[in-house]
Amino acid sequence: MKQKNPEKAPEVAEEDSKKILKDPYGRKVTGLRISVTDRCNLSCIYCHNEGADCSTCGPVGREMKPELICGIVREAVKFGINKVKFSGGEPLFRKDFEEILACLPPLKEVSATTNGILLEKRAKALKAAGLDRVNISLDSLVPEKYEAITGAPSGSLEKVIRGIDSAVEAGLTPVKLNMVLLKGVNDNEIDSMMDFIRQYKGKVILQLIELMDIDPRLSKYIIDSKDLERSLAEKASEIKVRNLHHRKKYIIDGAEVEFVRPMDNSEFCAHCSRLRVTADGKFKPCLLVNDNLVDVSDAKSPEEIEKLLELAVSRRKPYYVPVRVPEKKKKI
Ligand SMILES: Nc1nc2c(ncn2[C@@H]2O[C@H](COP(=O)(O)OP(=O)(O)OP(=O)(O)O)[C@@H](O)[C@H]2O)c(=O)[nH]1
Ligand code: SF4
Ligand code: SF4
Repeated sequence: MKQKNPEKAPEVAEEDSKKILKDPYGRKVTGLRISVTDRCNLSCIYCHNEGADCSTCGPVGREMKPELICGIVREAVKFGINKVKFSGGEPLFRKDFEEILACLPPLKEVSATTNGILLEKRAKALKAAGLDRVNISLDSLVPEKYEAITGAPSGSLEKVIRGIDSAVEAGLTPVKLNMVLLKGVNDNEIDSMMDFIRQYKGKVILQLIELMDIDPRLSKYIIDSKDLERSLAEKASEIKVRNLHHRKKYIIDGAEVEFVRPMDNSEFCAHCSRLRVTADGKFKPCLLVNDNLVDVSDAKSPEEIEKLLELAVSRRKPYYVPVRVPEKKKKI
């Protein structure tokens, strides 16, 4: 296997880069979020398939080849984009995922989001090929609950935990554990999850994710996010705010807990800095919008990729915007 050039991209001063990509709303694009496959070995009840219209999901033949993925990233880097997140479906379904990693140009950060089932045996090779860190889905520490949420066969939770251990050992850190909160199902496990990550002494972060309210059948599982934020804030010794989505991070007795709260959150959208690429090769300006995609799968040259990239950025628009209270009409 080809080894990725371990050199990290230098911090590019904005003025030095050719041109910084900004959408019509002034939001800079600094990262790509690339889905490498729609296929997955699980069937989580909350799965939104990265916002894809899944009448087109699935067929392997529609997946981008490593050359196209790396060609897109090479063009993006010219615009100062320096972070790439790989997602799926399940990215480790791609046997050539290491090949994809190895052909990337130097970047500030390369990460992937995985369900962790296939991670144990591949963690070292992924690191060697250039992956910096991983996010691993872990919605429950109770096997029956984990299986009910994800549709995984019994024995899977142990596999995921071995995957987490291997990722930490391989240095794919900080490892983030993604826990989608489901009222009445796993929302009583936040404390035990914090205890779980504390044993990794700062190498593992807990990421609590608000359920996306995109399917009425899931409405009953939506937690009160404001309540949770209040309780995290009360327990925290420190609260930080990330640039990306202005997400809050709470430090609670040595455990780092990040809260992803996208629903109806205009601040989240106002600080959205990643452009998505679908598994079949389309730039996707927003997770929740499917009628403004830009097809890059047949691009014949770097120049064409560059133009399509700019077109996709020009179509970006925040999904949630602040609600404007109409001014009262003055009585004359
Ligand atoms: N609405 C919305 N939700 C997002 C977006 N990015 C991430 N999310 C949510 O956050 C969840 C976790 O995302 P991950 O793939 O683990 O990555 P991340 O947390 O965004 O990225 P890092 O923190 O940099 O690792 C996703 O499943 C989504 O529910 C976004 O741009 N828009
Ligand atoms: S692991 Fe991810 S892609 Fe697979 S079903 Fe669950 S949420 Fe969807
Ligand atoms: S605009 Fe909002 S909903 Fe759309 S991808 Fe960005 S953060 Fe997500």
